[in-house]
Amino acid sequence: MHQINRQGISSLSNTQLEDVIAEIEQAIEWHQSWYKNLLRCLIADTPANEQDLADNAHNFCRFGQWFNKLPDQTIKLHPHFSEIASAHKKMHQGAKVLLSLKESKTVIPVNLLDQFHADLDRLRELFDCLIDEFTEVLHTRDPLTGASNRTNLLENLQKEHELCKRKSLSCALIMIDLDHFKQVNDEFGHAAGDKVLIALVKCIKSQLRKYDQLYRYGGEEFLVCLPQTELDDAKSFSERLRAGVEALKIDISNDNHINVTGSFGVTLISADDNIETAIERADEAMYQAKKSGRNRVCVA
Ligand SMILES: Nc1nc2c(ncn2[C@@H]2O[C@H](COP(=O)(O)OP(=O)(O)OP(=O)(O)O)[C@@H](O)[C@H]2O)c(=O)[nH]1
Repeated sequence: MHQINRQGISSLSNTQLEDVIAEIEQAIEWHQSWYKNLLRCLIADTPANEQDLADNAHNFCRFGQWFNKLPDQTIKLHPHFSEIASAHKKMHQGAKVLLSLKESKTVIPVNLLDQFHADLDRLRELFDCLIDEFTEVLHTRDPLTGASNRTNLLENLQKEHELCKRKSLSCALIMIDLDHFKQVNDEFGHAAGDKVLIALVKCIKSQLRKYDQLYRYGGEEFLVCLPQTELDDAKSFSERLRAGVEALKIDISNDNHINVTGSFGVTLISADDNIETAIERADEAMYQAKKSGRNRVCVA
């Protein structure tokens, strides 16, 4: 099975992902009834649909029309989608050849029929694969902030830890918790609080490398995993992040800006650690940062 480039998907919103899934599900259904109709033409000699006999038949079906009108280049240029587009075109062209042979009363060679069915199966496989992958992204992502949720956290960190161990490299964890966040909600409302969380994640993401991981660990608590990172580097990275969060001017309504700060707990996942213990250590370091005045980085 094909794996989709996760980088491409991560820039799509949940709504975009849901829309794509709905469209693909409809495309599957549409092609199923289209296929039944094709068999009626080929076997029971009912009249063929003119559009199915066109060279660009793939542009006329519901999926083809949707795909061609897609405004979003992120989706359209996605590697998996371009594969679907060419499989879809190939399948419709195969159907057109079968229908043309039938129209000219020529016996359809079995290899052409087999090839058509293989192309149809391939298209279905690509549709299914895309739905699975997009659904998984939806299930593993926090809908508010777009950070990963905790579904695969332990499994992913375990994999990262194993990889780093094999290469004798360090892997750092940073627990981040907003300071006095309840006050933000109480004073400016929950919607403003949500904007703060979104701004925080945007700020963190802007500083991550592409192989770093960011999880929403709790309400206003986030966990960052920095693979191949030594403690000193993780500490200075956290310091930069802390300063970046402090400098944020978050627009909560009609040019009403607020500032927030966060407390940071940093630790390394040592070779003989289990992941839960390392997370607890990062959490303890973060609480240490809270106790010693907030808006600071502590290391454990
Ligand atoms: N707006 C919004 N608030 C949330 C969300 N999840 C959790 N919260 C709020 O986060 C606040 C966390 O409050 P506390 O645990 O008391 O922590 P705090 O006020 O940040 O205080 P310290 O952590 O001690 O600095 C609560 O008011 C929760 O309602 C969310 O998704 N959106």
